[in-house]
Amino acid sequence: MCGIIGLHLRDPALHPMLGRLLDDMLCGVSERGPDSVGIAVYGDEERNPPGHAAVSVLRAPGDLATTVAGLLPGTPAVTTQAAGDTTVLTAPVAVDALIAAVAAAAPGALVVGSGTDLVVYKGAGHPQDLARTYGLRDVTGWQGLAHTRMATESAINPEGCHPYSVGADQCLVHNGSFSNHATIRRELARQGVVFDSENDSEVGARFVAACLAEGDDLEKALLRLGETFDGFYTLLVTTADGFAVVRDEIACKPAVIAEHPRWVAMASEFRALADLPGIDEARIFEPDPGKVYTWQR
Ligand SMILES: NC(=O)CC[C@H](N)C(=O)O
Repeated sequence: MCGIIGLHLRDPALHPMLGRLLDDMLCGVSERGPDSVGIAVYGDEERNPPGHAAVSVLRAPGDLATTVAGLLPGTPAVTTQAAGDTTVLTAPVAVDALIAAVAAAAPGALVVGSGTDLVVYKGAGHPQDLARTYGLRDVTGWQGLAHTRMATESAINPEGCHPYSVGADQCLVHNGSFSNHATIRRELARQGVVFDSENDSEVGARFVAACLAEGDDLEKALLRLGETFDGFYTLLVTTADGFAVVRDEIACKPAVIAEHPRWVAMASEFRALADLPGIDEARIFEPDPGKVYTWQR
């Protein structure tokens, strides 16, 4: 199983409601993945203020903000927000500088999300309990997604949660399993790619990140993924301005897309979309096998 929800808001009047809409959607997929949940939010100006980078960290030591500030030029103000297993650090510096400072300050910590617009939360436990821990209903912004996990390929722990956010403002969530991920992992590792987990979906995320870094757009990157990976998948991939959905060539895993003038949404099951405002006027369809659907901000 595993459950996916994603919401891309076209109408800024809905931005203050993003968290409430996501939380209601999450209820519809919680039982597809009771092991753990990950949530990603784009455009919440309280959690990731304009002009700042945010880095989401697992296994963060208590004094991380002070140590990180001391390592950054000019000792800028570094804020921390702890939510369950995830600690979010923000600072008015470049994303790479904040990641490097976290790595130097806490070698045992793991960065699981980063960007100038993005905040990621991950944890093991029931999705609805963790949604409360993350304050999901209070979230604002223009785009968000969540993944409820029933593990197939690696341990049930926060590291195994989706989204895999392995490039600035990028996220990938996956329902399914890749059968040749070990081979692709070895090829990417030979090219210098470093992995954080044993999870198959991380390999997909690292592959997409490498394609985007080579200059592919989201559609091209996901078509290349389809040519390279064997197995089953529904994927939702998001970037600083994009939202993309793709299913494998035999559409083994479920997905429903709803498109409305005010928003675009996808979920593993329709019931997660049923309470969206204006759902009765939305164009609702199952994505065709192997076809990449993308939307830009
Ligand atoms: N049930 C699923 O879709 C699992 C997704 C992925 N293979 C994982 O183990 O995390």
